[in-house]
Amino acid sequence: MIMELHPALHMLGYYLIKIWPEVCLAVFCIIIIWSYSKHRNEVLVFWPILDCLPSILKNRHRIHDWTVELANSVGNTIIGKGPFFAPLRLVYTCDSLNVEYIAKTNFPKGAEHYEIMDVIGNGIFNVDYQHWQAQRKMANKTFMSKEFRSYAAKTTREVVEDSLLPLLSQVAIQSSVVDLEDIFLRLTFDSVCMVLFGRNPNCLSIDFPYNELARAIDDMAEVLTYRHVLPSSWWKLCRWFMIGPEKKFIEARKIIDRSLESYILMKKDDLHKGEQGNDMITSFIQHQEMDNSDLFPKGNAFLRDNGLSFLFAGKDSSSTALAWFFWLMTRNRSVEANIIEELCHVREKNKDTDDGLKEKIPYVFTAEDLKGLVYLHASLCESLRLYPPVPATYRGVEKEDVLPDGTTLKPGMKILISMYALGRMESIWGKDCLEYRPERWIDENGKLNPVPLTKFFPFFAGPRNCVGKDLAFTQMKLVIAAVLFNFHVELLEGEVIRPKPSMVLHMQNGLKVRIKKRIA
Ligand code: HEM
Repeated sequence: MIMELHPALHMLGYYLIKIWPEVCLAVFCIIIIWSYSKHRNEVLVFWPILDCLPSILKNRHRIHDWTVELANSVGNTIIGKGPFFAPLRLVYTCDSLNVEYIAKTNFPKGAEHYEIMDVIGNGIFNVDYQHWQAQRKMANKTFMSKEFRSYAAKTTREVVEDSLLPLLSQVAIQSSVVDLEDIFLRLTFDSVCMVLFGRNPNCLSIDFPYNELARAIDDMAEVLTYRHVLPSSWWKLCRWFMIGPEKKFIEARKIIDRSLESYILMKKDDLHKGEQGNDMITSFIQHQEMDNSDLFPKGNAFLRDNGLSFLFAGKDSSSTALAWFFWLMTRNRSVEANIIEELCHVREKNKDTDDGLKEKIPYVFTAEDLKGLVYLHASLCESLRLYPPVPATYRGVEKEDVLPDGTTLKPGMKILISMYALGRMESIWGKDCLEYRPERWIDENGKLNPVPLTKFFPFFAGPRNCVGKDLAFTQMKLVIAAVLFNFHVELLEGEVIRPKPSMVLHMQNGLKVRIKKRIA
């Protein structure tokens, strides 16, 4: 027997068939709104189809703090797949044992890193395996040499004495507001150019001159940040059409190539005239001449790629660290007083042996003066723990492996390591993990405590840690000692200081301060 449908039901069925796309869309929207309201306060949500992309987008303006929240609330190791149109295959970890294992095993940076950072070419920052090994050996040799170390310390001290202190004295007289982060960025650019090429571009002077190479490297870093977060097909398409950030990148690249070529030619000219320098490019040129393997190709391209690698790695890192350090000083005056007390002892000790130069005001310390200062070192390490200038790094996976916490790594995956989160985990640093407390670095005998060093990753770890670490400490201590001893830094009232979501932990709006001369 055939059942007759009620005419109203019949009509409803008819309409539903007719408008089924709209019905599906409405149901989809209801599910999305319902899921959103259910998960709105969750730190990470894996959506159907879109996976973790909406959570990343929602937190993009505070990405570094989000990495800490993720670790604290979701877990130390998280795997994300990304949406179907932009697959990620990402393993995010801030488990210190995993990070140690990854560093020790020396996972490669991988093909994707090379592609994103193509502007650096075959420089140390980009290459893996035997090319990296050979370049790292060369870099280690240079950075360990006594001549290079004393040259680097001397040139940095000169920049501090001849450029930084006169500029700050002038600013103090005018009692004008300055962006201290910008001043430090200029200082490290001058100092790194001296160390690398033996030339001072004099970016740090009272008229705050424009420098096209410094600007081009900033533009390049901005575009590289975009490339790291956008699906590769997107930025490649932009590059193909030469639009958006990629257009800026092409311009920046031209300036970088031109400027580095001219530095290299000047250096070769110096060598031709018999003027031997202690800078890095001189030592690279000598290496090229002595080594005939294809690991050190002849020609300027190799020098350019390495020059840019070191400029890129050394230009903003120490300056950013200095900016965060001085901000912390404005909030922790007792720490500042302890450092000044340490410096006063050195000053007193030096009085007996001071030559005329050291009697000068403002007073400038030498790298040698600052070597054994425990509290200064502890305060700087503590600042780097909370504000690591390189907040994250990543490695590629080329063969299957298992991390110490049991996570399986598959070829093609990317491992993201957050140094920012590693410095702020309660499980690693204890309940006071968010407090700025240099004392945690000092043992009961007043010596540096070696324990925190084992969980300290701002310079990464293992064979591929920062090759410029000692140089960076020397630079930063020279600047800190000179500024703290001679000047009082006051944060401009109402300034909100927060990190910028970028590859280097810059401050979102710089560090606006007033400077006063310190009365002895
Ligand atoms: C506070 C200052 C600095 C910090 C926190 C820092 C941090 C780091 C980190 C985390 C890495 C590993 C990056 C990665 O593998 O993705 C690195 C690598 C590197 N850094 Fe530094 N850096 C600093 C200063 C410098 C300076 C002043 C130089 C040299 C002028 C320098 C040269 C390099 C180079 C060449 C590498 C690549 C090493 C390699 O791949 O073997 N860094 N740095």
